[in-house]
Amino acid sequence: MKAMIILNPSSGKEKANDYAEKIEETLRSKYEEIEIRKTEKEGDAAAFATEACVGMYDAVIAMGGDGTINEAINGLAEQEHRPAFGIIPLGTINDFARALNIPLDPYKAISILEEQNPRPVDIGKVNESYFANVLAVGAIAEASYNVSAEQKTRLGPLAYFMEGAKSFLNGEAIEISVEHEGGKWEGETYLLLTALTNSVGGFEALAPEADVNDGEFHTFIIKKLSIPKIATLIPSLLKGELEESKEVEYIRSSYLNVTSDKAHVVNIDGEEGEPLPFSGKVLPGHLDIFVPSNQKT
Ligand SMILES: Nc1ncnc2c1ncn2[C@@H]1O[C@H](COP(=O)(O)OP(=O)(O)OP(=O)(O)O)[C@@H](O)[C@H]1O
Repeated sequence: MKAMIILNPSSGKEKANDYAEKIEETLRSKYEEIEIRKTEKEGDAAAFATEACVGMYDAVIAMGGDGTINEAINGLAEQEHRPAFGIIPLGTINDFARALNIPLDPYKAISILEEQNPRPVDIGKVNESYFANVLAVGAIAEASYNVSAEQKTRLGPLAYFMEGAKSFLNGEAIEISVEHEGGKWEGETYLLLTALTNSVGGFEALAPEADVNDGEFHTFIIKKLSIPKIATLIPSLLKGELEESKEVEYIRSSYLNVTSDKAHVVNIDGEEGEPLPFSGKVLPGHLDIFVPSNQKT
């Protein structure tokens, strides 16, 4: 059995080497061959993951923030042989780890790797790239680029929330058309958000119904509203009842085509992706991911 560990040392900071030693020690009982690959720049994590597929590895474990995890997923998704995939969260938000109930403490996440079983998890394909957690379009999505690393470290998910709130106040709605198997929605929105899991931007109650392998996108379109009405959405958001709000269009679908007159930015798993239009579809159970054995199914 062969395992590849993909480590982003800049996410682990001074503890990165400690984590690497600990994971090697933990995996030794299960895998005869263990290779640690450290990323140096953008694109490395994706390239290493593809190498692991071609080299018929049994497992790939990504250690880093959501950016590293997303890259690794993109490196795995197109390949015929896809090793089981593990996640050790070393970032600030770690949405995907949250959604899968993987402990946010890296040592705990490593130590339970031994008891974890791979479970099929849905992956989203948007145009030619893949995502594991969330797509966003609109003024709020664009605001997330303004969050500095220092703010993320200090405030965590709240940093995104505050930038998002600012963009509501200054932001302009965008006009979009959204097509899916259940129909078509056209109108003005501040934010379209498509989630594959129930944890987005650190808010675990955003899409309570979303399960990691339900084969569906969970899309929320926040309609253009007056400022006082926007304030009424906050309690619904915190209670996980956003989908019931009249100000929000909630769509469950296996595909989604979004178009607009303008080339608005699309945020894919927290990173800037190609602008609109996009065609997205769910690839059901596309990756086998190590999740804790107490995970609900
Ligand atoms: N050795 C390295 N030194 C500095 N940057 C790196 C290194 N290896 C990869 N990167 C860059 O790190 C970015 C990915 O970071 P990732 O999101 O995984 O971690 P993070 O920034 O610590 O997490 P978060 O975004 O949650 O705070 C990529 O843009 C990649 O180009």
